[in-house]
Amino acid sequence: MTVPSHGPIAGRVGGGPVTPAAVSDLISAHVVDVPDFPKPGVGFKDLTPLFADGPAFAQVIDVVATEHGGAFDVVAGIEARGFVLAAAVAYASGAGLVPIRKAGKLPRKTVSAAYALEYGEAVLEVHADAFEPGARVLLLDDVLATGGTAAAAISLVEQAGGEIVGFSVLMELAFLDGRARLGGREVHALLTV
Ligand SMILES: O=P(O)(O)OC[C@H]1O[C@H](OP(=O)(O)OP(=O)(O)O)[C@H](O)[C@@H]1O
Ligand SMILES: Nc1ncnc2[nH]cnc12
Repeated sequence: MTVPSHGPIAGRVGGGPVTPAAVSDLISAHVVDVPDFPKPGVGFKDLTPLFADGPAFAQVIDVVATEHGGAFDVVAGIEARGFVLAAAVAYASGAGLVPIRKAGKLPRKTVSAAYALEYGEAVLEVHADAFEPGARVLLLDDVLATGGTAAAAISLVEQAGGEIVGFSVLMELAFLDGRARLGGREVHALLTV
């Protein structure tokens, strides 16, 4: 089978490496703050305008794909917004993709973890055989808020035999101190507010 080469990607921004400040500004310019969504008191960070802007999205994906030096075997994305990033980074880096899904969506044997997030509670699952033993996993999500989702996802990857070698988010809400839930694990956040 012939694997198509990535080649030039339409709409991609050229011009060499992007600085951390530039990518942070790019994300900042594309976030819409939505008060009281999905519950009163929550300030929701809507990143859909970033996903909708082809050149900006491509630039952000390139930064995430390269900031870990390609030293991962597989990308894991957290449903649902993490899928948007994980699929694009997996394609850009030539790595595979493992979906970490909300409960009841995966068809075979899973491991699962219940957790609380900023505005609710949920259960995440991953296929028990999703990772080769010792697979180097890059975990991706759009937002780190309280850290409940990320802590659950990290635990699932480890239970399923993967080794997390990187965890990146586009945006970290530092006032919610999600890092405190992650046991000192390094977090790459392209924008911190
Ligand atoms: O740090 P936390 O407080 O746990 O919150 C972060 C999580 O919240 C959002 O997901 P959500 O569960 O709203 O799902 P969605 O991606 O399906 O919208 C976001 O995409 C992160 O996964
Ligand atoms: N404030 C917020 N905005 C967007 N996604 C979130 N996930 C958890 N808290 C969030």
